[in-house]
Amino acid sequence: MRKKIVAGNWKMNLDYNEGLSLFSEVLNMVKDEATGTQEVVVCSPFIHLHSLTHLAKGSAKVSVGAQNAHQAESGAYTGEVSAKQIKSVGAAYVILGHSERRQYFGETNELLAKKTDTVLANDLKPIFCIGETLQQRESNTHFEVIKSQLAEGVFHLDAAQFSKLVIAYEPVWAIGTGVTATSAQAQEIHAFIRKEIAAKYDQSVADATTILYGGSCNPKNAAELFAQADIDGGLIGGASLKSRDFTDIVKAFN
Ligand SMILES: O=C(CO)COP(=O)(O)O
Repeated sequence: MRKKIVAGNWKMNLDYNEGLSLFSEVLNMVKDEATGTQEVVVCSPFIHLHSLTHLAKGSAKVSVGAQNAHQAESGAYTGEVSAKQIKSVGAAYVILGHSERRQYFGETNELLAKKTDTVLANDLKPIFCIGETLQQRESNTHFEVIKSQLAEGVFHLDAAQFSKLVIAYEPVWAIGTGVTATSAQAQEIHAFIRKEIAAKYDQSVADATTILYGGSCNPKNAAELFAQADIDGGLIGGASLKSRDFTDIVKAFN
């Protein structure tokens, strides 16, 4: 059956030392927790990656990921970081298609399809983010938006490649706003995503895909969200910057 994952997305927060302290606390705190969460992933800025993978070496449960990767293997792209470089420091995951990348850096489904290929070619697992804006939800086009994000971003993959993905549903209106999707709203979209995957591949691929919820997930609402049939964990922004809150979310699975 599919893996239950809680992932933190630190975004552009924490200096080097702050990141190391937070990660060490998280490692210690999740070590002994009895929880249904099978894997904890921390997606840090690039500057932390190497040190975090080093710290995580002894941990069976905690992995490290990046928040973006360039679509090219290498080359004259000043300021960018490649999937191969991310792999070389021991990271396991890369977030792709976060709404902040789509919004502020103009990342399109077409570009994200290329990034997905490059990340997979380097033996890293994409956490592929999709989700509608408030305007799209209010105009009742959210199902179509999700459908095309999947179709254009990742459905070019064959079933074996697709099986390496984690999907994250993050409604843009819930990110950093304190407004969480209700568990019913989130479950409705997660079930829709799984149905789309089953239609494209087959039911066994759909049943094996981890689909995370992200958007103002916190220790208070995590248990109810994670109890939904098609919600397999969370992608946590703000609350991942506090070791106690993040660990409480990790514990929310039972
Ligand atoms: O964007 C997110 C995770 O990728 C969610 O952010 P918040 O948890 O801060 O709403």
